[in-house]
Amino acid sequence: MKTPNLPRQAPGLPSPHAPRLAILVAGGSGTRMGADRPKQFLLLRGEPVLLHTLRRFAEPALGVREIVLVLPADQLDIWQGLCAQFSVDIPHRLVAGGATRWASVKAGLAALGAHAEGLVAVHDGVRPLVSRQVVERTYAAAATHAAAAAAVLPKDSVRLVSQHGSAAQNRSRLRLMQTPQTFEIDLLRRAYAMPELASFTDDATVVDDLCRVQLVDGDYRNLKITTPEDLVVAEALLGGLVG
Ligand SMILES: Nc1ccn([C@@H]2O[C@H](COP(=O)(O)OP(=O)(O)OP(=O)(O)O)[C@@H](O)[C@H]2O)c(=O)n1
Ligand SMILES: C[C@](O)(CO)[C@H](O)COP(=O)(O)O
Repeated sequence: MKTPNLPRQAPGLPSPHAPRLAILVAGGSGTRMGADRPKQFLLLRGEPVLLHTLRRFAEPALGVREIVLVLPADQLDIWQGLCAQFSVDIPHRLVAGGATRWASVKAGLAALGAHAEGLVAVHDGVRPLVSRQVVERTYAAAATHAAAAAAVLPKDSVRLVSQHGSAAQNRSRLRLMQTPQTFEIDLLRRAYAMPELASFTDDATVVDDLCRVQLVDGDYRNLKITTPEDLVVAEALLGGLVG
């Protein structure tokens, strides 16, 4: 729903007052974690990883109007059981994901409906430590640029490997992509209407051909829980996390 009588920043760009929507993708199986269940359901400081993520997006200060949670098709009832166990009363819509992250985002987008308007943040359900400031930054930048994504500078040296050996890269020109990646919803719909490519590792790569993606400062604490040591780090960070 468009907010009436508010100036738009530029023709074709969403208003900074556009409704905020979110798709939390948690449709993966967690192969690299190697746990007895998908890593989004593992406990972090006594609560499921995904619940930490959901809470962040439900913070009133962010003003997110609708949250879609994408889960593996065979795990919807597991999540509903966790919601009952942890007395989760945060409104959200549940959707079955697909075989790839791309398919899960596409399913989340479809669940928002063809007429939804505004800015949609796509965030990995397994990045529970994202700060409110990083989320806010991507919504604000998407309101101005239509497409925005959180990113950080590499801290290590980087080399490109080939059959001839390896070559040092100028890391000051590289960025490590995080989520949220936030878009004007029609732009994201058009991007996800195109066929899936193997090169689509995140939403920015899906949108790249249609629009320049504005990078905003991410946060090194916004780690993606991928392998067992990430859980240990996340536990420690969560202990001291503020904001
Ligand atoms: N079919 C998929 C695959 C991934 N994801 C989500 O995309 C995010 C990033 O994916 P990744 O860390 O690779 O998660 P998994 O696919 O679960 O892990 P792995 O690759 O180790 O199996 C996660 O929140 C994951 O749940 C998804 O929604 N649907
Ligand atoms: C979307 C993402 O988190 C950005 O860094 C990342 O590309 C996901 O990669 P994965 O291999 O699906 O974990």
